[in-house]
Amino acid sequence: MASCGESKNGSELRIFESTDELATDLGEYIAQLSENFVKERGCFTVALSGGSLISMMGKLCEAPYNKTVDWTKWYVFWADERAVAKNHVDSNYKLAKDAFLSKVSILNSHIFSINDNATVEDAAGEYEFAIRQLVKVRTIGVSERNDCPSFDLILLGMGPDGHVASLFPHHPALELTEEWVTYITDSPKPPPERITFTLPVINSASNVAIVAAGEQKAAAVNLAIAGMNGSTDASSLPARMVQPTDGKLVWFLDSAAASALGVGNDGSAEAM
Ligand SMILES: O=C(O)[C@H](O)[C@@H](O)[C@H](O)[C@H](O)COP(=O)(O)O
Repeated sequence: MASCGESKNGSELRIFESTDELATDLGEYIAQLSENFVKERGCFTVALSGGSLISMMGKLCEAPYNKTVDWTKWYVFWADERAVAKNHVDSNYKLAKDAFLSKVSILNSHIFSINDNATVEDAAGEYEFAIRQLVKVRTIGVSERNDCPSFDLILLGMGPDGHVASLFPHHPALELTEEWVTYITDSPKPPPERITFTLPVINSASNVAIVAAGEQKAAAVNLAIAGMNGSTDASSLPARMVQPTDGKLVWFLDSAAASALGVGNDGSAEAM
């Protein structure tokens, strides 16, 4: 690891020389959480996003993790999905299926993909209903503060505009407090129709990881971690609104994405 540190708001920063090193550590981090939660709760609930994150999870399909991780205890969800057919090139399900899910032995009945045969509104409602059933039986944990689902791990990418999941800057979806899942029809990143976890769900997770690589993410990473000036509206940068209430946030960055942050000689991140 090139360096690690802690931000002012308590999130952990892991910064790597290359995306390969990042992927190695990300694999180990996920495998370790899986082991801990399987021991503690008998299962591991993890929500995926789309984008480059999925290819960076590739190490999990290789030795030793392909054999050592207890895949049958995994329950897989999506923090966001694009409203397209499951075999469409834009589908986050297809992305994860091709690069990850088809290569490890997760049970099909534990994969909670979003219905691609319904309207985006109905699919969001059905997805939230499915999550509610799993919260009732405590397959998914529950936050004691607000009765929200508490996923063991939510994995997020971040766009150059600071969006996470399908929560985009200044979008009204950022203000939702009651819904667990919502839909949007005006995503600035195509395709326009998407389903997404809301901030209360993301912030109720036990662990959230934000994975960002590449120079085009550097400005948003800096604003999200090192801060914006007082007059800036938080909703201009959704990644900054990711602040798990009782859980832990870890940033996985390559050196290009971290290039606008000041990192001290001792490895601590100065600008935070
Ligand atoms: O479905 C999506 O579009 C995503 O879930 C989205 O939030 C993604 O994770 C970021 O846009 C980062 O994507 P990259 O890592 O590919 O830049």
